[in-house]
Amino acid sequence: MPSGPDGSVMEIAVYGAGGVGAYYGGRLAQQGHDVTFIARGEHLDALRTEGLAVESVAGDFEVDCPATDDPAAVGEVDLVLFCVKSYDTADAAASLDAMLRPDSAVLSLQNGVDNEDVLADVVGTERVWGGVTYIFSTIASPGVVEHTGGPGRVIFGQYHDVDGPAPDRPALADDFLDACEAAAGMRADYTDSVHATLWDKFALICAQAGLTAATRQPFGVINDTDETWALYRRVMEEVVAVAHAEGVRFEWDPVTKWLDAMTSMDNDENYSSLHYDLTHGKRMELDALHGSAVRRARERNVDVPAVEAVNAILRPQADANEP
Ligand SMILES: NC(=O)C1=CN([C@@H]2O[C@H](COP(=O)(O)OP(=O)(O)OC[C@H]3O[C@@H](n4cnc5c(N)ncnc54)[C@H](OP(=O)(O)O)[C@@H]3O)[C@@H](O)[C@H]2O)C=CC1
Ligand SMILES: CC(C)(CO)C(=O)C(=O)O
Repeated sequence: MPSGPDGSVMEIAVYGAGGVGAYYGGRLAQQGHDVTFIARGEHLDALRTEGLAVESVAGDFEVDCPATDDPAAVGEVDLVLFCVKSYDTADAAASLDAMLRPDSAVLSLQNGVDNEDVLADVVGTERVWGGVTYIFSTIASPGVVEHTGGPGRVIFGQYHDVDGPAPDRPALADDFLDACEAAAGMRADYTDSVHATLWDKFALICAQAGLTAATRQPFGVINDTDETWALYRRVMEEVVAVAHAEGVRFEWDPVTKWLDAMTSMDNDENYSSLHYDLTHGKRMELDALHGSAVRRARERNVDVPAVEAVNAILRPQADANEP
């Protein structure tokens, strides 16, 4: 049964129905919400003809949702789950308008700290929710998504200027929280500290994605190798220093939090989406991760030698994987 605030159905478009988008969109559709997938290529063909099959550590499922490559054909929705890779953000954002009412929202679940500003420039800051997600999920084959780990957790909040106060939580956010709470295999939490939440994840992903991709080793090997573990920590420290220089205020210490969390969970075999893309010849988000951290550090005169080194090590492979 659908479970919006009063049993109502949310209208949701998933822009970029890949590993992340199809997983969460599929979970919400499974709960009865009106979900449309925006995808392309063979994956779109399979979604249209066979529906979506999800092989998940939280339970396999199949759903049949409308799927298109034309956002204008979707109609207006309450919420767009924005899940394209960061290098596709600007192109995809340009066609959001047809799906949005004045009170609709666009929730980015992407990695990186640049996406929300790109979205805000196009649709207005008041319609953007910044978000992060913790999951390992990929397109295994056209129409098939494989969720291999991670808690399936989303943290999001109304986007706003980094120097300004957090706006009141929109009513639509409550509807979405209710929808997520009722859905299987996922969990969502709202934050009034959206910038800290985005940079907290950015610090983790620059270390986890950077080191798993650069070494081609899983977390357990990195954690067991003193020199590599020191670099993992150093990357996080440098990214947090850039965040501080940009005016982001944390009510916690991201470095201690992540080093403790990552070593205490069952994480030894885990890599990252960047490692997956590198090893599968797919275009990499390096520019939105370490590239962005280096650019922002330069603008703020922050020294980030470890992030620069990881960026430099991965750059040839990222260039080779460009289409
Ligand atoms: N995968 C994971 O486990 C995690 C990923 N993330 C982040 O989530 C974001 C999404 O990653 P992920 O789900 O892995 O990416 P995927 O590549 O699996 O999914 C994105 C999908 O969007 C499609 N797409 C892009 N642009 C368009 C467009 N204009 N019209 C229609 N379809 C489009 C892509 O098609 P095509 O392949 O043809 O380009 C692809 O199928 C990234 O920022 C990533 O860093 C965060 C946490 C975990
Ligand atoms: C943090 C991590 C590694 C898993 O959620 C991730 O975001 C990714 O693989 O892109």
